This record gives sequence, structure tokens and C-alpha cells, in this order.
Amino acid sequence: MSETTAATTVPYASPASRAGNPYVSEPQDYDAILLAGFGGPEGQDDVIPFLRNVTRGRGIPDERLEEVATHYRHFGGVSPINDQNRQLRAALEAEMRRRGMTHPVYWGNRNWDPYLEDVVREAAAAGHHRILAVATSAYSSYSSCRQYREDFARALESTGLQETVTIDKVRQFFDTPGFVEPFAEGLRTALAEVTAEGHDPEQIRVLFATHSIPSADALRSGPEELNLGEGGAYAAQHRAVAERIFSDLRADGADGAEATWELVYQSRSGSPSTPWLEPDVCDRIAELPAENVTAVLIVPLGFLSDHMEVLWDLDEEALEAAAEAGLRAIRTPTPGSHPRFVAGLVDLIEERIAARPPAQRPSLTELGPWYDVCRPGCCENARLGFKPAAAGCAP
Ligand SMILES: CC1=C(CCC(=O)O)c2cc3nc(cc4[nH]c(cc5[nH]c(cc1n2)c(C)c5CCC(=O)O)c(CCC(=O)O)c4C)C(CCC(=O)O)=C3C
Ligand SMILES: [Fe+2]
Repeated sequence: MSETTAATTVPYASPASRAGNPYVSEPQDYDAILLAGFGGPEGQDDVIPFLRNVTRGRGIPDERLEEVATHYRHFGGVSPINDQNRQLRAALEAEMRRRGMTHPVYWGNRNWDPYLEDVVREAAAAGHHRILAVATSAYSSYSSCRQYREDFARALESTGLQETVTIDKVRQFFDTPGFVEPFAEGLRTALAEVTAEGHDPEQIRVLFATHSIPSADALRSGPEELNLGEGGAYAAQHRAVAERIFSDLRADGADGAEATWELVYQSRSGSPSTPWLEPDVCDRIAELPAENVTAVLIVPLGFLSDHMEVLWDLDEEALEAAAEAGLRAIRTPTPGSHPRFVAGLVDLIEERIAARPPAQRPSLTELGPWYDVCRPGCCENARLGFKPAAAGCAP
């Protein structure tokens, strides 16, 4: 299995592109779309096998798995994530049909049924060989980009389809309007609500929450040559989006828009001796009363839908921390199947099929538009090192 499933069709960097930003310069004849999800258990008996799938070879302590299993057990062993992705798949298909696009839209998961490899086999059996994937993950890092690409490569290899099927992937979409606007809308509503209740901007703290990852992975997120400092592309992308949301709210004179915001992390796992991105959302909430804060708004900026990381780690744990701290608290919505988000994903599919140049691609921060095609070392896992990945290109 080679690193370069797309190397024959994807030139490395066109002179017309932003320096070092490989994008596809020829229109692409994709014949199927693949919505690639994380996967989640759908009953009590699925919980442990699912957790083993997720943590295979990752050195997550047993106590942590036991602990996470109780979150799923609390909801009957069912994560809502699969239903959310079923809805998203149907919404994508409907929007594509509305635009006259006839590609079949498959859905497959990294960690639970329907598994990527079964779906790839099904697509190939139906005669589809040029697949364009949309992963349910907006930012750059091992967990949020490369691991999806490695699992595509593994699916192609285990099905023996690596010579006949290619899987490419649309760019990371953290700063596209379809992804950002549903968050901005939810925050605007929540700011207006706490303002109407009498909280002044200096008493309101907005916490943009995302998944913590090992600091070493964060440092290696994005292309090697970008060098975005501590936290890497992963943290820089989140900060850039949060900043843009706030500058737009302030420019509009929105209620409460003079509040302060911070980027915080959640759902840390791994060994306590390994550094992960901080501060933790609950730790920060506990400190806020001493900073004269009376209302906290939690924006789940790292997530696409209200899956377990949101329902448990934010709606149970973070909201409880806020109650203990005596704070008014609101957790704002995720994009889910918001029509604007769905339309934005179809825009991404269209721009890739048409090979639009970067200047014609929507992007709300100076970091974007992000790369279509990842370079070999992009988002590599700091500890596990090289594994073959699809949707990449040769040096
Ligand atoms: C960056 C990131 C995203 C966002 C990008 C994306 O969405 O892809 C994400 C999403 C998700 N993470 C999820 C669930 C889990 N993540 C775990 C473990 C880990 N996540 C990590 C990172 C991320 N995770 C990391 C570095 C680990 C440590 C192990 C490893 O290095 O791989 C574990 C193991 C137990 C634990 O340690 O918590 C579970 C059960 C679910 C499904 C929720 C549901 O079922 O509704 C979703 C959407
Ligand atoms: Fe995770």
C-alpha cells in the first residue's frame, strides 16, 4: 500500500496556488461521495467492543475505558452519533439532488458498523471507483484528519481494492461559512439571552470548547512547513475561527459581543503523564467566579453534532461545574444538519469536482482555504509515526 493513492491525478503544487498549497487543478470525475463518520455504539452490548475499536493500540488506561463506558451506559449504551450521521447523509443527498448532482452518497464509520471497509466494498461492487470523502471533522490533527485517511487506506488494503478504487477527501472546513455560521448564530442568541437577563459583557465569558489531543500531536498537526507554534494548526484553526466569530458579532454591535472569549479543551484521555492541550473546560469554569464572571457560554466549536462528547462532557460535566460555581450557563448548538452546514458541505464537494482555484473558495480566516491534498508527513501521530494514508500526495 503506498502513500500516494491520488498521486497520479493530483499535481503537487500549482504555481497559481498559495505557496505550498496543493489543490486539484483538473476537474475530477468522482463517481461516489462517502460521508466518513466516527461511529458509536447502538446498544449496551456494543459499548465495550466499540471502545476497544477506538483505542486499539493507543495505550488508553483501562480505568479510563471503564469511566467512558459509564457515559454510554447512562444513555442505554446508545450514542446518538450514528443517527445524526444518517440524517446528515440524507440531507447531503437531498441537497445534491436539488442541485442536479446524481452521485450516490454512502456513509461509513471508522469505529463502528457500517464500517468503512464494508461500504467501500459495496461502492466498488456497484461500479464506483473514484470516491470523494467528506469526514465529519473540521480541523487538522492526527485524530481529526490523518486518522480518517489512514482508515481509508486500511479499508482499501483489507478489501484488496487499493489498485482499483481511490478515496480523496475534501479539505478541512473549519473556516467555511457553512460550518461557522451555525455556531455564530447560536452564540448570538445566547449572548442576547444572558444580556437580557442583566449580565454585563464583562460578566460574561465565552468558552470555545474542543477535544483535547496530545500536545505532541497538536505540534505536528497540519503540514510540517507551516510551523504555527505550540498547539500547531489544530489550536491555530480554532482560535482563528473564534476570533472571526467575535469580530463579526462586534462589527454588528450584537448584544454581549464585548464579552471575553477563550479556547478550552475537554474529554482528555491517555496517560496523565502525557501532556495534552489545556486548560480543561471544567477547570476554567471553576475559576470564573473569582474573575467576576456571572454567566458562561460554552460553544462546542470542535464538534459537528450533539454526540457523546457534547451530551456528556459538556451537558453533564461542564454544566454541572457551572452550577457548582453558581454561574448561569448555556451550551450553544452544534451544526448538526443545519441547512447552511449541509449546503456548505455540498459547496465543498462542488469546488473539488470543479477544481476551483483557492481564490474562488470560501474561507473566513487567513489560514484558509485549507489544502485539498495532504503531504506525506501532514498530521502524523507523534508516537505511532508513519502509517500509510489515502487522500495524500507524493513529496
Ligand atoms: C480530535 C478528536 C475528535 C474530534 C474530531 C472528530 O470528530 O473526529 C474526537 C471525536 C470523537 N471522539 C469520540 C469518542 C472517543 N474518543 C476517544 C479517544 C480519543 N479521542 C481523541 C480525539 C478526538 N476525538 C483522542 C486523541 C483520543 C485518545 C485515543 C486516541 O488517540 O485515539 C475515545 C476512547 C475513550 C476515551 O479515552 O475517551 C472515545 C470513546 C467520538 C464519538 C462520540 C460518540 O460516540 O457519540 C467522537 C465524535
Ligand atoms: Fe475522541
